[in-house]
Amino acid sequence: MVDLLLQLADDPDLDVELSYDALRGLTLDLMAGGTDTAAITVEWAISELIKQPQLIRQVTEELDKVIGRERWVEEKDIPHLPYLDAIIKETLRKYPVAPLLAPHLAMEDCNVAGYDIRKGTRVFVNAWSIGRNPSPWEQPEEFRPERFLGRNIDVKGQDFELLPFGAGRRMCPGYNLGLKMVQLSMANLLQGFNWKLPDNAKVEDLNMEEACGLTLPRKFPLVAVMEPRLSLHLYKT
Ligand code: HEM
Repeated sequence: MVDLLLQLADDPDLDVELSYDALRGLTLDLMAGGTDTAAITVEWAISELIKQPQLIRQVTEELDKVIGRERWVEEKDIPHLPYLDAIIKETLRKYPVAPLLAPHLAMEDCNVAGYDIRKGTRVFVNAWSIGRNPSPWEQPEEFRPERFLGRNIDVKGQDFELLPFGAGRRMCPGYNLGLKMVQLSMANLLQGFNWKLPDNAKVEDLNMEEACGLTLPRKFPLVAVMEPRLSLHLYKT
């Protein structure tokens, strides 16, 4: 990608000039935005699932039915996995990777939902508290993927009760890739492995504290044991 950008920067016919500073910023943005985000989401999802083994049973039933046990999940399978989709939405509701999104700046005076916002105000959108608000979300502290089944709520910035990628023209430009990375990793991690806590640790003792910051990782990394659940030849490279 860097090669391609450097070639573009040297192209004299480009409509918008790409300076080396812009390239450096762009590359840094993509690395920062594109690495931790999907991993944090997958770690929260697996943690919640380990706490509720019946959810793992339900999603692996779906995976077995749609894919079987003789191959790994592929991108084309993802639209046929509604329960997995519900698990991922529920994870992004409860644990939005960027809890306050990115800081925004009002470019002109405006009024949002009755609040006057002056030009130049720095605005933070608290996606974390929207996701825990009991008005749109019944029992928001509970991890219940079923709440998304049969409901037309998406994460693409059109449904304001669920904004894990933001909305509008500053919304995450990598949302499509990010979502696909989470979907495919989750599908294969659940299809390919049984999950449990080590040394007979109890699920009720699994610490679910969040670390506060620009992003929302687990305070303590998840330690879990994975066992293969597919035919063994599939694990050979
Ligand atoms: C699960 C995965 C991801 C989540 C949850 C996520 C979430 C977000 C959020 C909430 C924002 C701020 C949006 C706003 O303030 O309205 C953002 C911005 C951004 N994201 Fe992502 N992201 C993910 C994956 C990615 C990937 C894979 C890339 C790039 C390869 C990426 C690149 C960026 C960049 C460059 C920005 C800044 C955009 C700007 O300021 O205009 N993100 N992301």
